[in-house]
Amino acid sequence: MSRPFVFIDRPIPAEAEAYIGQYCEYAIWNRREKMPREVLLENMSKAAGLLTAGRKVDQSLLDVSPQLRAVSTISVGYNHFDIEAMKARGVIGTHTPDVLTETVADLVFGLMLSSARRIAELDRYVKEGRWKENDGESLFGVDVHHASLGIIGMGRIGEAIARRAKFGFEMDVRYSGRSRKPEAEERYGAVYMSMEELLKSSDFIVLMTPLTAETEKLIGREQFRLMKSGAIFINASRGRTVDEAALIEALQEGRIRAAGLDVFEKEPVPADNPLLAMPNVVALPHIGSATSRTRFDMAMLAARNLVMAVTGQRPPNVIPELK
Ligand SMILES: NC(=O)c1ccc[n+]([C@@H]2O[C@H](COP(=O)([O-])OP(=O)(O)OC[C@H]3O[C@@H](n4cnc5c(N)ncnc54)[C@H](O)[C@@H]3O)[C@@H](O)[C@H]2O)c1
Ligand SMILES: O=C(O)[C@H](O)CO
Repeated sequence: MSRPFVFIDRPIPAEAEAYIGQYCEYAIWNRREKMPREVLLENMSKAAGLLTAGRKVDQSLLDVSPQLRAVSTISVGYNHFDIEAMKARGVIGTHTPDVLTETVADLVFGLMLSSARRIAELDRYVKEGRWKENDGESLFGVDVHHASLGIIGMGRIGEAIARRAKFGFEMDVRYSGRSRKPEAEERYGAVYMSMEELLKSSDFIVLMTPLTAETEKLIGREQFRLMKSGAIFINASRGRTVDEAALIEALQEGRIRAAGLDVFEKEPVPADNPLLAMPNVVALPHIGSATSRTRFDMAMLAARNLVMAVTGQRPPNVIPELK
């Protein structure tokens, strides 16, 4: 039987590439610079599989990919998949859940601590030689331990955040969402409540939902108005789950104390985005899962998913909507 041809549209670890090479013919775009469209078109015209990390898989890509049977993304989020178009064409979509959960939860705690204790801001202050200006109180932050934490999106990562909050920081955890999560209630004492109640009562609000039609701009002007004065807002989900203009306004008006952001409406975030000029905003370049080990595990899992899908086996991580 001939080996399926797959296209890898970005550099991946040598081990993942070698694994794919054991089962498939492949081409890889092994450079950091933007791939010319002709390269994509040429490879997709014959590819049975695509390994990517964020490329839009929409009708226009499917139209130039007549042989395509599977797309494997090196990410847990798959909002770049047009699920209806993939369903209509019978294209399998896989992602990389679980292997990044703890790494992302660590980063969320980094954002919480940095926002509350002003770590990034005061690091700059010391390095700029301004320590001598210190009058003590002007450096005060707020405590994370024993504070209340509202998690919107109590899924895999949400639960890992709740575990750290409960057992590491003795926080009072609450969550909102479409359905109750009895294990989270049992294990972490998480209290289920409406989003309105959660916004009104939490010192920290962490957004950890996927980006869907339902969660696009889930947090907007009205939600920022409901937040406690002095609340700290953390987003590590996707930039578009928040109305960024409303976030800017809430910070400018001092309605909320600070924001910790790993994701933005537009990425890379433009240098003139007002959020970047605010000392009480911690801004990171979408690095939730970016540790060497986790990125390696994600690439290996995505490679396995792809190989299984194009060799006629059922991969374990088919996205729920395409199961
Ligand atoms: N910043 C990063 O680098 C990074 C890394 C990994 C994941 N993510 C994002 O985090 C998301 C979550 O990952 P996960 O593995 O925990 O997924 P998950 O599917 O396990 O959890 C998502 C949770 O959100 C809930 N949810 C969906 N719609 C909701 C709504 N309207 N209100 C409240 N809750 C809602 C779901 O019920 C589920 O419990 C991913 O889809 C991705 O977008 C970001
Ligand atoms: O969805 C994910 O996995 C991240 O955002 C990318 O690593």
